[in-house]
Amino acid sequence: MRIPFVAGNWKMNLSVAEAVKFLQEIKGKLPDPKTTETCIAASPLFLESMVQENGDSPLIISAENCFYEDEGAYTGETSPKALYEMGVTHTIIGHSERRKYFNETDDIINKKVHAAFRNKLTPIICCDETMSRRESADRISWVVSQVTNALQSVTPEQAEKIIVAYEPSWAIGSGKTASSDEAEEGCYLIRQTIADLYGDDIADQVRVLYGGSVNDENADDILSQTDIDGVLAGGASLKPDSFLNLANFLQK
Ligand SMILES: O=C(CO)COP(=O)(O)O
Repeated sequence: MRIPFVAGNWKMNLSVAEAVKFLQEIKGKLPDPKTTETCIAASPLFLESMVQENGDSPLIISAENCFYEDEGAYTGETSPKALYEMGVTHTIIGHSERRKYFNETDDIINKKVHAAFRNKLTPIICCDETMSRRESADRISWVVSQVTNALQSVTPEQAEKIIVAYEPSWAIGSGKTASSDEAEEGCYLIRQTIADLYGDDIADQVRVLYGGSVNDENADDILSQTDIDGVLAGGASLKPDSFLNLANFLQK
Protein backbone atom coordinates (compact mmCIF):
# COMPACT_ATOMS: atom_id res chain seq x y z
CA MET A 1 0.00 0.00 0.00
CA ARG A 2 1.65 3.24 -1.16
CA ILE A 3 1.03 6.33 0.96
CA PRO A 4 0.13 9.28 -1.30
CA PHE A 5 2.77 12.00 -1.45
CA VAL A 6 1.82 15.63 -2.09
CA ALA A 7 4.80 17.88 -2.67
CA GLY A 8 5.33 21.51 -3.52
CA ASN A 9 8.39 22.81 -5.31
CA TRP A 10 8.77 26.51 -4.62
CA LYS A 11 11.64 26.93 -7.11
CA MET A 12 13.32 30.40 -6.74
CA ASN A 13 10.28 32.08 -5.19
CA LEU A 14 9.30 33.60 -1.82
CA SER A 15 11.60 34.99 0.89
CA VAL A 16 12.79 33.47 4.17
CA ALA A 17 10.16 35.49 6.07
CA GLU A 18 7.42 34.35 3.66
CA ALA A 19 8.57 30.74 3.92
CA VAL A 20 8.34 30.84 7.73
CA LYS A 21 4.92 32.54 7.59
CA PHE A 22 3.72 29.87 5.18
CA LEU A 23 4.70 27.12 7.64
CA GLN A 24 2.97 28.96 10.49
CA GLU A 25 -0.21 29.18 8.41
CA ILE A 26 -0.34 25.49 7.50
CA LYS A 27 0.62 24.18 10.97
CA GLY A 28 -2.02 21.82 12.39
CA LYS A 29 -3.90 21.71 9.06
CA LEU A 30 -1.98 18.94 7.31
CA PRO A 31 -3.28 15.38 6.90
CA ASP A 32 -2.08 12.52 9.09
CA PRO A 33 1.15 11.31 7.42
CA LYS A 34 -0.19 7.76 7.66
CA THR A 35 -2.79 8.76 5.05
CA THR A 36 -0.90 11.38 2.98
CA GLU A 37 2.69 12.54 3.27
CA THR A 38 3.24 16.21 2.53
CA CYS A 39 6.44 17.94 1.50
CA ILE A 40 7.76 21.34 0.49
CA ALA A 41 11.01 21.71 -1.46
CA ALA A 42 12.60 25.11 -1.04
CA SER A 43 15.76 27.11 -1.66
CA PRO A 44 18.72 26.10 0.55
CA LEU A 45 18.64 29.67 1.91
CA PHE A 46 15.32 28.94 3.62
CA LEU A 47 15.82 25.41 4.84
CA GLU A 48 17.32 25.99 8.27
CA SER A 49 14.57 28.46 9.24
CA MET A 50 11.96 26.11 7.82
CA VAL A 51 13.24 23.08 9.74
CA GLN A 52 13.20 25.15 12.95
CA GLU A 53 9.71 26.53 12.34
CA ASN A 54 8.38 23.13 11.29
CA GLY A 55 9.17 21.53 14.66
CA ASP A 56 7.21 18.28 14.97
CA SER A 57 4.75 19.10 12.16
CA PRO A 58 4.47 16.18 9.70
CA LEU A 59 5.55 18.37 6.76
CA ILE A 60 8.66 16.97 5.05
CA ILE A 61 11.25 19.64 4.30
CA SER A 62 13.12 18.97 1.09
CA ALA A 63 15.89 20.64 -0.89
CA GLU A 64 15.29 21.40 -4.58
CA ASN A 65 18.72 20.14 -5.55
CA CYS A 66 22.04 19.09 -4.05
CA PHE A 67 25.58 18.55 -5.30
CA TYR A 68 27.13 15.11 -5.89
CA GLU A 69 30.11 15.62 -3.59
CA ASP A 70 29.74 15.97 0.18
CA GLU A 71 32.26 18.80 0.58
CA GLY A 72 35.24 20.44 -1.09
CA ALA A 73 36.20 23.23 -3.49
CA TYR A 74 32.87 23.55 -5.31
CA THR A 75 31.99 27.23 -5.05
CA GLY A 76 28.30 27.92 -4.78
CA GLU A 77 27.15 24.31 -4.52
CA THR A 78 24.82 22.79 -1.89
CA SER A 79 26.33 19.99 0.18
CA PRO A 80 24.05 16.98 0.72
CA LYS A 81 25.94 16.34 3.97
CA ALA A 82 25.08 19.84 5.24
CA LEU A 83 21.44 19.36 4.20
CA TYR A 84 21.21 16.24 6.31
CA GLU A 85 22.92 17.95 9.26
CA MET A 86 20.35 20.73 9.00
CA GLY A 87 17.47 18.27 9.39
CA VAL A 88 16.46 18.10 5.73
CA THR A 89 15.33 14.60 4.75
CA HIS A 90 14.58 14.74 1.00
CA THR A 91 15.98 16.37 -2.11
CA ILE A 92 14.64 16.81 -5.61
CA ILE A 93 17.15 15.64 -8.19
CA GLY A 94 17.14 16.16 -11.96
CA HIS A 95 14.30 18.66 -12.28
CA SER A 96 13.80 19.61 -15.93
CA GLU A 97 14.84 23.19 -15.09
CA ARG A 98 18.16 21.84 -13.78
CA ARG A 99 18.55 19.73 -16.92
CA LYS A 100 17.70 22.69 -19.18
CA TYR A 101 19.37 25.72 -17.51
CA PHE A 102 22.23 24.03 -15.66
CA ASN A 103 23.09 21.33 -18.20
CA GLU A 104 22.50 18.46 -15.82
CA THR A 105 23.09 15.19 -17.59
CA ASP A 106 21.85 11.71 -16.66
CA ASP A 107 25.36 10.98 -15.39
CA ILE A 108 25.33 13.99 -13.02
CA ILE A 109 21.83 13.06 -11.87
CA ASN A 110 22.97 9.50 -11.11
CA LYS A 111 25.91 10.85 -9.07
CA LYS A 112 23.49 13.07 -7.14
CA VAL A 113 21.20 10.12 -6.41
CA HIS A 114 24.19 8.30 -4.87
CA ALA A 115 25.19 11.43 -2.93
CA ALA A 116 21.66 11.68 -1.55
CA PHE A 117 21.67 8.06 -0.35
CA ARG A 118 25.18 8.41 1.07
CA ASN A 119 23.83 11.26 3.21
CA LYS A 120 20.53 9.60 4.21
CA LEU A 121 18.44 11.88 2.00
CA THR A 122 15.50 10.48 0.03
CA PRO A 123 15.82 11.44 -3.64
CA ILE A 124 12.79 12.72 -5.51
CA ILE A 125 14.00 12.00 -9.04
CA CYS A 126 12.39 14.00 -11.83
CA CYS A 127 11.89 12.61 -15.28
CA ASP A 128 11.33 15.11 -18.08
CA GLU A 129 9.55 14.88 -21.41
CA THR A 130 9.81 17.76 -23.86
CA MET A 131 7.12 18.45 -26.48
CA SER A 132 9.49 17.51 -29.33
CA ARG A 133 10.22 14.21 -27.57
CA ARG A 134 6.50 13.69 -27.00
CA GLU A 135 5.88 14.03 -30.71
CA SER A 136 8.80 11.87 -31.76
CA ALA A 137 8.98 8.12 -32.04
CA ASP A 138 11.61 7.71 -29.32
CA ARG A 139 9.65 9.29 -26.47
CA ILE A 140 9.18 6.02 -24.60
CA SER A 141 12.87 5.18 -24.74
CA TRP A 142 13.64 8.75 -23.57
CA VAL A 143 11.62 8.32 -20.35
CA VAL A 144 12.96 4.79 -19.83
CA SER A 145 16.56 5.92 -20.29
CA GLN A 146 16.24 8.79 -17.80
CA VAL A 147 14.98 6.40 -15.11
CA THR A 148 17.50 3.68 -15.97
CA ASN A 149 20.45 6.08 -16.00
CA ALA A 150 19.41 7.82 -12.77
CA LEU A 151 19.34 4.43 -11.06
CA GLN A 152 22.69 3.03 -12.29
CA SER A 153 24.29 1.06 -9.40
CA VAL A 154 21.41 1.90 -7.04
CA THR A 155 20.72 -1.18 -4.89
CA PRO A 156 17.24 -2.71 -4.56
CA GLU A 157 17.17 -1.60 -0.86
CA GLN A 158 17.78 1.98 -1.99
CA ALA A 159 15.48 1.76 -5.01
CA GLU A 160 12.41 0.96 -2.90
CA LYS A 161 12.84 4.30 -1.09
CA ILE A 162 13.01 6.58 -4.13
CA ILE A 163 10.22 8.83 -5.26
CA VAL A 164 10.01 9.53 -8.98
CA ALA A 165 8.14 12.41 -10.60
CA TYR A 166 6.96 12.40 -14.20
CA GLU A 167 7.15 16.07 -15.10
CA PRO A 168 6.71 16.77 -18.81
CA SER A 169 8.34 20.17 -19.33
CA TRP A 170 5.64 21.10 -21.85
CA ALA A 171 3.17 21.07 -18.94
CA ILE A 172 5.32 22.96 -16.41
CA GLY A 173 4.29 26.52 -15.67
CA SER A 174 2.30 26.54 -18.91
CA GLY A 175 -1.17 26.13 -17.44
CA LYS A 176 -1.40 23.16 -19.83
CA THR A 177 -1.73 20.06 -17.65
CA ALA A 178 -1.21 16.67 -19.19
CA SER A 179 -4.57 14.93 -19.48
CA SER A 180 -5.10 12.33 -16.78
CA ASP A 181 -4.49 9.61 -19.42
CA GLU A 182 -1.22 11.22 -20.52
CA ALA A 183 -0.10 11.62 -16.91
CA GLU A 184 -1.03 8.01 -16.09
CA GLU A 185 0.79 6.78 -19.20
CA GLY A 186 4.02 8.54 -18.14
CA CYS A 187 3.78 7.29 -14.54
CA TYR A 188 2.94 3.75 -15.69
CA LEU A 189 5.98 3.78 -17.95
CA ILE A 190 8.19 4.83 -15.02
CA ARG A 191 6.78 2.08 -12.81
CA GLN A 192 7.27 -0.53 -15.55
CA THR A 193 10.87 0.60 -15.98
CA ILE A 194 11.45 0.15 -12.24
CA ALA A 195 9.79 -3.28 -12.45
CA ASP A 196 12.13 -4.25 -15.31
CA LEU A 197 15.14 -3.11 -13.27
CA TYR A 198 14.18 -4.35 -9.79
CA GLY A 199 11.08 -6.55 -10.07
CA ASP A 200 7.39 -6.02 -9.37
CA ASP A 201 7.62 -5.97 -5.56
CA ILE A 202 9.90 -2.94 -5.54
CA ALA A 203 8.02 -1.23 -8.37
CA ASP A 204 4.83 -1.63 -6.34
CA GLN A 205 6.39 0.23 -3.40
CA VAL A 206 7.88 3.22 -5.25
CA ARG A 207 5.80 6.38 -5.22
CA VAL A 208 5.42 7.95 -8.68
CA LEU A 209 4.18 11.54 -8.84
CA TYR A 210 2.87 13.71 -11.63
CA GLY A 211 3.96 17.34 -11.95
CA GLY A 212 3.03 20.05 -14.44
CA SER A 213 0.38 22.75 -13.86
CA VAL A 214 -1.33 20.74 -11.09
CA ASN A 215 -3.94 22.69 -9.14
CA ASP A 216 -6.91 21.93 -6.93
CA GLU A 217 -9.20 21.78 -9.97
CA ASN A 218 -7.33 19.10 -11.90
CA ALA A 219 -5.89 17.15 -8.92
CA ASP A 220 -8.99 14.97 -8.64
CA ASP A 221 -8.61 13.50 -12.12
CA ILE A 222 -4.86 13.08 -11.76
CA LEU A 223 -4.89 11.48 -8.32
CA SER A 224 -7.54 8.96 -9.31
CA GLN A 225 -5.14 7.25 -11.76
CA THR A 226 -3.76 3.83 -10.81
CA ASP A 227 -0.06 4.60 -11.13
CA ILE A 228 -0.10 8.17 -9.82
CA ASP A 229 0.64 8.31 -6.10
CA GLY A 230 0.75 12.06 -5.68
CA VAL A 231 1.74 15.35 -7.21
CA LEU A 232 4.68 17.72 -7.41
CA ALA A 233 3.16 21.17 -7.71
CA GLY A 234 5.00 24.39 -8.52
CA GLY A 235 2.75 27.46 -8.75
CA ALA A 236 -0.09 25.89 -6.74
CA SER A 237 2.24 25.28 -3.78
CA LEU A 238 3.15 28.93 -3.25
CA LYS A 239 0.00 29.92 -1.36
CA PRO A 240 -0.88 28.14 1.93
CA ASP A 241 -4.55 27.73 0.93
CA SER A 242 -3.93 26.10 -2.41
CA PHE A 243 -1.17 23.87 -0.98
CA LEU A 244 -3.52 22.79 1.83
CA ASN A 245 -6.25 22.04 -0.70
CA LEU A 246 -3.90 19.69 -2.54
CA ALA A 247 -2.50 18.22 0.68
CA ASN A 248 -5.95 17.42 2.03
CA PHE A 249 -7.44 16.37 -1.26
CA LEU A 250 -7.64 12.69 -0.45
CA GLN A 251 -9.34 13.26 2.92
CA LYS A 252 -12.40 14.83 1.28
O1 LIG B 1 7.92 22.03 -12.08
C1 LIG B 1 6.97 21.75 -11.38
C2 LIG B 1 7.14 21.13 -10.06
O2 LIG B 1 8.43 20.63 -9.88
C3 LIG B 1 5.58 22.07 -11.80
O3 LIG B 1 5.43 23.44 -11.82
P1 LIG B 1 3.95 24.06 -12.09
O4 LIG B 1 3.02 23.33 -11.18
O5 LIG B 1 4.09 25.52 -11.77
O6 LIG B 1 3.65 23.78 -13.54
